[in-house]
Amino acid sequence: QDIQVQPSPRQVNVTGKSMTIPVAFRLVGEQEANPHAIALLKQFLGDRLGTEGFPLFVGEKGDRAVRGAKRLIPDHPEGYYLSITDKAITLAGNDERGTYYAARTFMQLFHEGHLPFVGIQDYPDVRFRGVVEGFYGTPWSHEARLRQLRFYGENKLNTYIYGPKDDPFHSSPNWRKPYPAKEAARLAELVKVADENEVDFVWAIHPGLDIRWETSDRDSLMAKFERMYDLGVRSFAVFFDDISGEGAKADRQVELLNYIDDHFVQVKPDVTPLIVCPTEYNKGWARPESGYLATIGEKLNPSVEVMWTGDRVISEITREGVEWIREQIKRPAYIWWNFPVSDYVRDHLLLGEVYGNGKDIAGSISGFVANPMEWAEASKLAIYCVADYTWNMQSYDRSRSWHRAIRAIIPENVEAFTVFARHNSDLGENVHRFRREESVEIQPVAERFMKRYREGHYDERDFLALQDEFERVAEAADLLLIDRENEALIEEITPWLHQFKILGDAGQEALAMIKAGERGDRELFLRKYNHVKALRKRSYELERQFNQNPYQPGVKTGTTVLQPLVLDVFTEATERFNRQNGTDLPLLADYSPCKLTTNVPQLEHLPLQVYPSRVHLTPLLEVVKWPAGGYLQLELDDAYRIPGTRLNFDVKGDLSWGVMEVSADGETWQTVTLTRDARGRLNGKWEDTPVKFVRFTNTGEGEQQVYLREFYVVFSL
Ligand SMILES: CCCC(=O)N[C@H]1/C(=N/OC(=O)Nc2ccccc2)O[C@H](CO)[C@@H](O)[C@@H]1O
Repeated sequence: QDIQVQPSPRQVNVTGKSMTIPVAFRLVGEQEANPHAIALLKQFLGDRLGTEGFPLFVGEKGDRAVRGAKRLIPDHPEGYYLSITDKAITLAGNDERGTYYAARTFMQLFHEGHLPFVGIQDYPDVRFRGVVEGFYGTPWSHEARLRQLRFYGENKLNTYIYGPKDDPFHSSPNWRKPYPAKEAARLAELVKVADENEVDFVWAIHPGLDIRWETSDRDSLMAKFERMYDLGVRSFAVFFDDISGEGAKADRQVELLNYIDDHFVQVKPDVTPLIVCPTEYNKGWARPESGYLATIGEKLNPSVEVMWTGDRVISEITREGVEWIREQIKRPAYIWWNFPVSDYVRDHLLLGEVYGNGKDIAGSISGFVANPMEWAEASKLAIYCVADYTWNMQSYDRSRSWHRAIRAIIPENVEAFTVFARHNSDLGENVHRFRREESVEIQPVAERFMKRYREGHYDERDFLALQDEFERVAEAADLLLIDRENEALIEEITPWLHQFKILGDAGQEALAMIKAGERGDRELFLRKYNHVKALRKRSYELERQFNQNPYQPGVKTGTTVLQPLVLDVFTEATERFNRQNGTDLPLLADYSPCKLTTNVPQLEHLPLQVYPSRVHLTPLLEVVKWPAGGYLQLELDDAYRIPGTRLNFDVKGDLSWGVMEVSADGETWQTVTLTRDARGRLNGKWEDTPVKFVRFTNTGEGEQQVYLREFYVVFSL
């Protein structure tokens, strides 16, 4: 009898026997038990509930209904005892939340139409567990937040911290102002639904950018907290992250925080401990000589929780790391884990397993909240695993949890979503240098295949395994695109599903090029060759259409193993074909919207950096000798409105010897006026007509010497 309960319970005693589910239950203890637990049971049992029927005892330690179980209830916050026998069912909490969690576990035991006879004693490792909506980017919608709170109730997460960077009433300049009526009503609804799901709704304020250390701002902050309290908020946080200047001073921050603690949190009967996000919130940025953390450790009221992201902004949480910070701040740290947040790799989805954090840190931390992606539904995969990890660390199994998460989130398409998630988990190169595993199972096959293919004797079984994987990729994309059970999730990931379908097709066709080449079937080879090039172009166009943002626009999928494999197979097969047939088919399957032509020798092989909406020439360090009549031309794949070009040849004199021109057809050209800006860069402007060509020519008499510091063209559809 494998009892599947999420999160994994601490102590489960099964007898191996079970009973069919009673047709009727009699609830005992309704008056005293946690009303949210009672409401949940009533809603779940529906018309099975009656005055007769199988006894179901519910209550907290000390309540009459569960007095017989008193000794069996774990003496831990949110702990509970659950028993099912052939005589009765008991759901006994160590506190109100424990009773609620007993009810949640009881509900999960109802599967396959019977109830196992079981005794469970359970409680969480980490006191505060959940999510901090603390990312840059589009804040979650109201509906997404409501779905999140219900998901936290189901997974025994007890904390949701509201701190979206882009909410002006959370941060500057309007943190002093009350929410307008509409937003206030929504927040009140979130608080209500959070309560029903036994989740602390923590409202965070981010005053650091413009706070003044005087009573007027202190009073403004207190007044704002009072307003939020009136809306039902009972948990509060102050964020001092990502600020500098006056706002970053430790003793000022501590003075304010202690004041809030003494005059607000401690005087109101039902407010949870105040949480602060410090300015030095990770070890990489901590400067012992600043004394910041020491001040926090010594002077901040012990009842205030202090957040910490680990050794770096984005990092795995280790025992050594949490012991270090605990020593500094003289209390267990409240972990803000920056995963699966993707606001610094917005073209990637992070759907992989939750791993890398120590299983021995429970005793050294007070809280663990995950900072998610702006894609709320897609973030549930990692959130589910964090719920399992923070509830029962020792028994956490990263793969088991991840598979269960997929089953919980999209039960009708587990197989397809598993394929999709396997290949959408790494971040690619990024500023934080944080990476995750991706395509783990197929990676060794791909590596071995490419090596042997290049050596001229690949194993047919590897070929078939890769072909099968690409088929599964294509199938998964189509199955998920028509999935209707979790439409919010599909809507979030649709751009990536389209990209995934293209990847699956391109992989199969690139492999088909190998077979066609081996058979000497030129016609078939050329068909497959052209199909892959077309797929790469479609992939590029998709990148320009979806997920446009100023940071990492576009839609990346399978970037660590599958995409490179497609390109490698394509290039190798084409090289062989060219050798066998004396052709010179271009090798690069990677579509580029921009072609460079020039008669300046040093610029002939200049690589282009192509982004979805601009093209950069790679700067050259050495001086460029630009002969009279020398030109550099960029040809785009289509006529685009070009808001502007920028070039910096770093020449001392004027640029009267050169002229920049644009054209829509390569025939008629229009001269561009170049204006020099303060930094000596030349910005080209012309009337707003779509162009396909941009060129720069040395129309002077003699050779010029320039430094190609910067030359880029911005174009938008
Ligand atoms: C206690 C954690 C505070 C935090 O992580 N703040 C932001 C955060 N800050 O990290 C930075 O690197 N911030 C930063 C870097 C340079 C200059 C100013 C801020 O990173 C996350 C991932 O991008 C964001 O989602 C967070 O909102």
